[in-house]
Amino acid sequence: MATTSQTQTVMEAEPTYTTIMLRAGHESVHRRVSTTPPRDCRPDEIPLIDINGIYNDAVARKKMAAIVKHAVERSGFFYVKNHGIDEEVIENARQATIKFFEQSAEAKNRVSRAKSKHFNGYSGRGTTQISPSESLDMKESFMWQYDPKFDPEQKDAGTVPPGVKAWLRHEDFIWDGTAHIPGFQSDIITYWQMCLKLARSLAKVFALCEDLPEDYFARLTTYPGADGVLNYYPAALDDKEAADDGNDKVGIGAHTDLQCFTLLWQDEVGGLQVLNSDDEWIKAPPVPGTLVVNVGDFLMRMSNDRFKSTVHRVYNRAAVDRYSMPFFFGFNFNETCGVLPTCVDEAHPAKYEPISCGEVCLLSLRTSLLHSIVEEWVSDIFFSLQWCRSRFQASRVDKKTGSGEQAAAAVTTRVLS
Ligand SMILES: O=C(O)CCC(=O)C(=O)O
Ligand SMILES: [Fe+2]
Repeated sequence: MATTSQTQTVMEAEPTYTTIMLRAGHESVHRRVSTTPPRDCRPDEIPLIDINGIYNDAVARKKMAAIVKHAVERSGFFYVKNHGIDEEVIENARQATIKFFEQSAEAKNRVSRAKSKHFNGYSGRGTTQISPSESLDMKESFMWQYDPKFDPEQKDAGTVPPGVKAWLRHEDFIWDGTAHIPGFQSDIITYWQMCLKLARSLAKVFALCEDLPEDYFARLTTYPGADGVLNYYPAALDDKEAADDGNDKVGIGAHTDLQCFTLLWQDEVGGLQVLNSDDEWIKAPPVPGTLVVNVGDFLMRMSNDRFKSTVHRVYNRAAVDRYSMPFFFGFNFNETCGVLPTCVDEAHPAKYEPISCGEVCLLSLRTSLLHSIVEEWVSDIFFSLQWCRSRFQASRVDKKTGSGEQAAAAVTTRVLS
C-alpha cells in the first residue's frame, strides 16, 4: 500500500551570532556569541566529579586528577561533590550573607568599597560593569582578601616575609563595620577557611593534572590570593522583565576569573551561564551538595593555554533573590611564575612571559575601577574605538579559540610574540 511519507524535512535554522566585548588586562577583546537562548549544560560539558579523599588520600587525588584534567582542558568548568565543606558551615555563611544584604543602604555603605584602598567591602547595584558590551552589573557584593591571621595553616604575623607583606590586601574596617550583625565575621571566615583548605588540596590535583609532583605549587600557596566574595542578585523586577530574554540587565556580565581557580557556592535559584567552545551560552544549574570549580586566567597562562579559563556570566531571571559565595584562589601575589615546564616543548613554546598573580589582578581591577568611575559615554567611545581597531585585527576577531583569547590578550605587553 502506498503511503505518504510522514517524514518531515526539518529545516534547521542557521545559528546567528553577535559579538561581545570582554575586558582583559588593560585592553578589551571581542568574542563571537550565538544568539540562541541558553540551554542546560550536558554532563560531558560540565562534569560532576566526586572528590572524596582529596584531603588525605594521595591515590584518590591521582585518580581524580585524570578526570579533572579532562574537564579543564575542555570547558574549564566542573562540579565537585564530597568536597568536605560542611553543610552547616555553608548554611551559616548563607544566612550571614542574607543578613548583610538585608540591611539599609546606609548600613551597607558603612563598609563601602569606596572607603577601601584595595577593593574590599561593599559595592552596590550598578556600580560595576564587568563586560563593556553588557549592562551595568545588577548585583551587590561584599569582598574581602587573604589575611594571614585567619589562615587555618597558622601564620605568625611577625614572620610574614617582606615581599609577601607588600602584596597583602586585607583591611579590618569591613569587619569593624559589620560587627553589629551577630556571628557575621565568624560565619563568613569559617566558610572562607574551609574554602582555603579545599583550594590548597585542589592545587595538588591541578599539579598532578600538569604531570608535576603534587606538592609543586605548595610554596606558591603559603600566602595565597584567597578572595572571598558574597554576591546578591535581586529578584527580577516584574513578570515582564523575568520573561523578556532580550532584557539586557545582567547580574554580572560576561568575564573570566583572574586567578588560578574559583570555588563557587551558588544557591538553588540558578542563573549561571557558561560560554562553550561553540560560542553558545549553556546554563550551569545548581546541583545540591556541590560547588562549581572553574579555571582562571592565571592558571591558563601557566598551562600555556592547555587549561581553559572560560567566559561566564549570571542572569537572575527568577522571582526570588539569588545569592552566591565565590572564592578566588591564586598563588602568592609576589611570586612571579612562568609557563610550567611540562607545558612547553619544541612544538609548543611558551606563549607568555613570567608575571605574578598580584600584577595580573592589579591591572584588571584598575581597569574595572576606571570603568565604574567614568560615565557611560566614555564606555561607548571606547567600544567604538575598539570596534574600529578590531576591523584591522581580523585574525583576533575571527579566531574561535574560545575562552583562551582574552587570557592570551591579558597583559598584552608581556605576551611573547
Ligand atoms: O554568582 C555566580 O554564580 C558567579 C559569580 C562570578 O562569576 C564572579 O563573581 O566572578
Ligand atoms: Fe566569575
